[in-house]
Amino acid sequence: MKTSISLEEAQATLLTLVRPVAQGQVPLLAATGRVLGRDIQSGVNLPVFSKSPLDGYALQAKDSEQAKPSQPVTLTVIEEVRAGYVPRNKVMAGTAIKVMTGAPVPEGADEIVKFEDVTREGNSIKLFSPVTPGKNVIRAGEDVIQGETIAPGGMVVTPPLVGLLAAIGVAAVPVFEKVRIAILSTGDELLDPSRDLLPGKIYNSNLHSLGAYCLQLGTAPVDMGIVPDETTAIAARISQALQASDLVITTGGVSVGDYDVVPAALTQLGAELIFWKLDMKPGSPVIAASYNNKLIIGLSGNPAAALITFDLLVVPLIKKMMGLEKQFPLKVSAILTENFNKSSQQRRFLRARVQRDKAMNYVKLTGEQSNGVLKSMIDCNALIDVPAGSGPLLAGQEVSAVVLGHEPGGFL
Ligand SMILES: Nc1nc2c(c(=O)[nH]1)N[C@H]1C(S)=C(S)[C@@H](COP(=O)(O)OP(=O)(O)OC[C@H]3O[C@@H](n4cnc5c(N)ncnc54)[C@H](O)[C@@H]3O)O[C@H]1N2
Ligand code: MOO
Repeated sequence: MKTSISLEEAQATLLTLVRPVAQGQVPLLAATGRVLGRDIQSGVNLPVFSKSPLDGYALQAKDSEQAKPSQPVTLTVIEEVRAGYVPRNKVMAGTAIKVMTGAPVPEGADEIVKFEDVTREGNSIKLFSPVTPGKNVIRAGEDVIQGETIAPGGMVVTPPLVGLLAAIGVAAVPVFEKVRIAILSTGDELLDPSRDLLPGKIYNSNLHSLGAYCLQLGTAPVDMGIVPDETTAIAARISQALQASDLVITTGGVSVGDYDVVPAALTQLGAELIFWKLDMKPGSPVIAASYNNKLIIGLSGNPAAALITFDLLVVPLIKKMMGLEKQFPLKVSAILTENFNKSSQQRRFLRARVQRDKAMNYVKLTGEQSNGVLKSMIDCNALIDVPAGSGPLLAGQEVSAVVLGHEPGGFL
């Protein structure tokens, strides 16, 4: 088993070990936010038939060639067609059919003149100027041509795509299944927030922050609860978690303490250990293992470290499993707006907020960076990537930052 590897090596190693999950079909609304399983080709032209864009009269444009205000042309109105019905007659020279917006353009007609541009007397209309053929006609296939790919596999289903799928008559959408992510928290000190706090105990935040992140990604978190720091108990719970999920995440118990028994539990289970520890701060204590082609990733118990390694290491894996084409977060250059006074022997990720102003990115720290602090994650939409061996950072200096996905709108 390798130890203290780079984030990039860890990502590359684990990405080769995961595949997109199976596909199924879901109703249109349920497809929102899911990932398309395959390219969608339209079985129809859209619109299916040429139709009128306005309330008016369908006619033959050549009938209007001689029309002048002083010498209007008169046409006989032979029928009226509403949206949702089909014309019974053809438009021939000297005739017109009254049509409502959305009605099919009658055969023989090549233009629609709106009500306001004619005068109606009994069964006839008067035209006062020539009209251009095809100008006021929505052509069949103007939006989508039959056979056209309207969306590629791997695309996230958005509200407009739901609309377009409905418009071409797709009621069941092929999407990747929801990735099931089991989350279990290890630690004798942990209590669920619904319980009364007891001496020496703390509330379990990791299960909830990571579960919330899984929900936001469009995956299905599976709550595997809290397990005490006992090798056999953890091995048994991981075994249950493997049955219930596609990916298992544990938190806590992966460092070098006497009760950091997650690596021992994985060994007892018979899982293959892939690596232990990342060469970065925070979140260096991470263990990755595989069992029957499923990954188990043990993150640090430290709540900020757990979230940061989830973001940097686990989210790209989940995205691949979801069927998404793009797995890695955006990296940007930004101008630091304040000093950071510590040197960084090891590569370090700082919790920060990037903002864009007049085509420039600016980044500020979101507060205290120490191991025990979670609050500075709240406003954090990016992590400044500080290379190993850096001295203090100065306001005005350009830094590199990884943009995170906690906020749906992103930072732009
Ligand atoms: N001798 C050394 N000690 C430590 C090292 C080291 O290199 N040498 N690394 C430190 C670093 S860095 C971290 S991070 C932690 C990681 O330890 P573990 O991953 O084993 O995590 P725990 O010890 O179980 O917990 C760390 C911290 O977080 C609290 N915690 C745990 N789980 C939760 C939870 N679900 N919700 C909220 N808070 C949680 C726990 O009580 C601890 O305070 O190791 C350092 N030690
Ligand atoms: O990995 Mo620890 O988070 O550096 O505190």
